[in-house]
Amino acid sequence: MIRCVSCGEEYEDEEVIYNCKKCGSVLEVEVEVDVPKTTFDGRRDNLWKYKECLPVDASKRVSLDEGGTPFCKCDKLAKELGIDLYVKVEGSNPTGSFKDRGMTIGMTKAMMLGVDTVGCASTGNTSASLAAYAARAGLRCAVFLPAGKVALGKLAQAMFHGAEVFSINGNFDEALEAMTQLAREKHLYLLNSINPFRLEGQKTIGYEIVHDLGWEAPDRIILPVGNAGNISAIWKGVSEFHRAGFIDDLPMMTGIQAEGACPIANAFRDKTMDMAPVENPETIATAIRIGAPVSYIKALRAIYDSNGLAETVSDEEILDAQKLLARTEGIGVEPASAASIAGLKKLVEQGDIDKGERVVCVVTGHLLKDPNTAIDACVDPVQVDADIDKIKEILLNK
Ligand SMILES: Cc1ncc(COP(=O)(O)O)c(C=O)c1O
Ligand SMILES: N[C@@H](CCOP(=O)(O)O)C(=O)O
Repeated sequence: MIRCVSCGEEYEDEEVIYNCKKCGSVLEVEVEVDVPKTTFDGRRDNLWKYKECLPVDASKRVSLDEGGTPFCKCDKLAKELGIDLYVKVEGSNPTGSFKDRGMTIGMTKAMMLGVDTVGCASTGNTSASLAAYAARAGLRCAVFLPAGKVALGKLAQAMFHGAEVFSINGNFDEALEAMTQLAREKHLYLLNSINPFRLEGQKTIGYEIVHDLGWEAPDRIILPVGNAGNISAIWKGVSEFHRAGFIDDLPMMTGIQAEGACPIANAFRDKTMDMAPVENPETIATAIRIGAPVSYIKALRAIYDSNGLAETVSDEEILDAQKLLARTEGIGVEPASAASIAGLKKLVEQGDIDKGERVVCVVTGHLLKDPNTAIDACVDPVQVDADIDKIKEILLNK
């Protein structure tokens, strides 16, 4: 059953629908977990190990073995910050971001519905993932990207996997509006996160975090927020396992946005559910350069209901955190993902996070997604002849 999160109107799972017909709000797929947690024991470590909790036919799955990502205890950073810290490394998914979790479920649903064309608007990662899963499924795929604002690695992926790529003269929000119009007119099946089946895949990040912690919730989960699907999905995942009795507590959901693209953090600051879109969003973290997040209602509910927080970070703080994580813990992430670490640092410094808290930061995309930003942040390589004396002179005199 699909249900409107605002008015509760219900729709059949087979209906292709993106917004409530009655009130226009966003939708979610209703799932009750009614298996014991031992069901998942001994299964291959990908998201399909939770197949009883996923609203698609697992025997028809379109999969690249996504999920089951590394969960790294980060003691050096933790010590610096005075907390207990784990990092969930979503860049280890098949196309290098958490989007693959959503896409395996979304694409399986697309096949069950018998669609022939899929589409999305994207700041990069959704298009990279959709292109790969569409190739795997053998479907036609169209992607709309904001011109000049997509990191190189992501653009290469979308093009190389054979998507029909449109460079839109406008920002992501405008591209999404155009793509959604095409979907409403039934020219294609929309696989952005407004499609509630996408989020059913992404909720497994929440499942895995509490499973990784031995069926315990962390005190807090911190993640970057753009279109606001992921924070909503993770909250849905941990809430489902809480209702099933697998965990006793729930984490405080904490969303981090870039200063130039922060409508949710603004709404949180004003203690309201009414989000005012940011007209011209701007940030170096192009993945979260989004001014009108479609899942803002779900995201704000997750934050308020969990007693969580929303905070902003500057581009400089993002780039510093990206380097800190890479050089202290060896985890390479793209700028948007580093927003969670930058936000963690800021919240600790402000005293908003208690000493000793157990925190999980979700880092959402791989370093190599945005090689240009990574290279720009480093000093140039040393140029030297292949002459051992010259090399020694430089290396050993440092
Ligand atoms: C790497 C990365 N991090 C974070 C986000 C934000 O996730 P969401 O849009 O679900 O809030 C995105 C895309 O939106 C992304 O590509
Ligand atoms: N960062 C996203 C923006 C679109 O998000 P979606 O989750 O709604 O598809 C991207 O990678 O395109």
